[in-house]
Amino acid sequence: MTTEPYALAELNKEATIGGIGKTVEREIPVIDLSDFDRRKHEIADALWQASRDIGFFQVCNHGIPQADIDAAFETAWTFFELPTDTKARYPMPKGTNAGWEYKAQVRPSTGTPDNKESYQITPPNMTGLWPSEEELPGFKAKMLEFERQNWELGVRILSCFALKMGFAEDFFAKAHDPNSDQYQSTLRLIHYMSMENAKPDDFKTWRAGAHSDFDCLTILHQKEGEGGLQVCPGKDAAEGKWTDVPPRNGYITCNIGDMLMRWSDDQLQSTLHRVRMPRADEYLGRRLSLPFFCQANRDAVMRGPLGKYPPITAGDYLTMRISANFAKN
Ligand SMILES: O=C(O)CCC(=O)C(=O)O
Ligand SMILES: [Fe+2]
Repeated sequence: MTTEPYALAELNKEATIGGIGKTVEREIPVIDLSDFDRRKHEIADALWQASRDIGFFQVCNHGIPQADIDAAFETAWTFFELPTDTKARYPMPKGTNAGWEYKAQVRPSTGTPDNKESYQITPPNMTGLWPSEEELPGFKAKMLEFERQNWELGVRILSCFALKMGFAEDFFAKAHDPNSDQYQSTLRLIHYMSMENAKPDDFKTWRAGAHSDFDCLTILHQKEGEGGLQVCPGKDAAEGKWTDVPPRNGYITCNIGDMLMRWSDDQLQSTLHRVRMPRADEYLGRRLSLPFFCQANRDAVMRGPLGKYPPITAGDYLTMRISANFAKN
């Protein structure tokens, strides 16, 4: 672990909140996206309010069929079931968000690796990183299809933030243009290992240590019954007050990341969250999640409507964030 102070304020904040803290109940706003075009202004107001107050919300009637989400989880699992030496042919190159990693993500908040393996899909950067058709028939096509469904939902939600920030409604769709080689939004498949035969000491670590996301917006697919996500809104970070967000079919959990926080001149909150270990009385089996990170294209310039920060490209911004999160190897 590096001993240097982190370059960005977000990381210094993250480095102080690795403790267990306490659990409090709070309401996570639910926002209904039905009849989107007609209700857009009302939906935008609700999204803005939720993102200012807590930075986390759940959407329903979001347009991605549950059957497609279930199928994406099944396809993701076929990847994790591959033999280790097959997965190891597709390693995540250092400093990128593409390919497979095993217990490599060290959070500044904990200094220990998350107890998980993951496979990241950033479409322009996947050369040599897709499992072959013999190893996993149809995997690439299915995952790219799911990636596109998430992109569409992501830019729909982001169009509401554009409206509230005084930008053109397609501003963030352009900033996340998937046809550009500068595209860097990422679909991540995560497998948190089963704790069924784990030793007591293993329960002292985290499935995912406390962190905020780097991106503009995260669309986090989770499976009902596979809980553990906790959030800690900004004003409660010092006291370490965490709230469980149980997954529910039909609802997708979303959160604001650091990129949109900065882009909105800190009007919106990127909120700390983590995935805790199950308690002895809870489901101890493996846990899967499928976050999609809407990260603006590398060449998109982040310039907030209030001009609070100097402009920076999303590429430069992200490079700083990623380099602080992975073991130096
Ligand atoms: O697995 C989860 O529920 C959360 C994952 C997460 O926060 C992340 O990968 O950034
Ligand atoms: Fe996260």
